[in-house]
Amino acid sequence: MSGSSGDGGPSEKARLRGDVLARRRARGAEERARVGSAVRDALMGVPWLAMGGTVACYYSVGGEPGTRKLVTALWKRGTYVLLPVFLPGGDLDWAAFDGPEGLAPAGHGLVEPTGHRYGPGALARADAVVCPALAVDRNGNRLGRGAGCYDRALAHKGPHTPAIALVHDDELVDSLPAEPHDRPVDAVLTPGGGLRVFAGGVWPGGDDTV
Ligand SMILES: Nc1nc2c(c(=O)[nH]1)N(C=O)[C@@H](CNc1ccc(C(=O)N[C@@H](CCC(=O)O)C(=O)O)cc1)CN2
Ligand SMILES: Nc1ncnc2c1ncn2[C@@H]1O[C@H](COP(=O)(O)OP(=O)(O)OP(=O)(O)O)[C@@H](O)[C@H]1O
Repeated sequence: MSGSSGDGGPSEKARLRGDVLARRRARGAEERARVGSAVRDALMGVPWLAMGGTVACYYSVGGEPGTRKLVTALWKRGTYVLLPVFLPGGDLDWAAFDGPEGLAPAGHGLVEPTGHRYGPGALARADAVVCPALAVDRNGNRLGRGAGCYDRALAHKGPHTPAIALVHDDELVDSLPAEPHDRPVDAVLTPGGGLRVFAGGVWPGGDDTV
């Protein structure tokens, strides 16, 4: 294992991030479009999620599992969509998606909403939090970009609000290194495998409503 300790800590996470990012860069336009449609179709097929309310999502860039079709579909359905704004230091602020004109390129290659920011605590009003991830394991451990943004942000969500991570099929792995500050997600969505709720994960109405 090239220069990393394999101790389940930060250096092993860094190696895993590099592997996933390289695979994501290699995914072509056709696959990216197919993934974005699958993500939209799977989540719009969850009745409680697509019937109004508030959903915190991310606005995908680069090789991330696409959320742009999902964000547009939720918004057109009348769902209030919150998108993150990266704050120096690693906290996330939240602003509403109000159509593509209300978005602008931001630092780190991100595209962010330009409207009113409601503060990190706005996540408390979300009925679901759709999280970016580089990988997820079968216990719901999530590997992020490494700034701890979502580990911090998820502390603001309600205890019965599911956090749903989006990953490509090969990014759902048996086991990931977990550190004490890591916050697991409740469910994972992969384009090929659909939506899966983890044992112990919260889900409105129980697992059978997936
Ligand atoms: N589309 C999208 N939006 C998102 C996230 C995400 O993963 N995807 N985030 C999820 O947390 C937050 C932004 N998180 C970030 C975390 C780290 C770095 C950062 O330090 N980047 C370094 C190099 C590493 C990298 O690019 O990953 C840099 O750009 O210099 C930037 C943003 C909020 N918005
Ligand atoms: N609740 C927290 N408060 C302050 N710092 C935190 C918190 N959680 C994590 N961090 C910091 O963030 C750093 C990155 O953590 P980690 O590698 O687990 O990020 P990640 O989960 O992959 O990324 P992200 O949460 O942004 O998607 C850690 O070194 C840790 O110090």
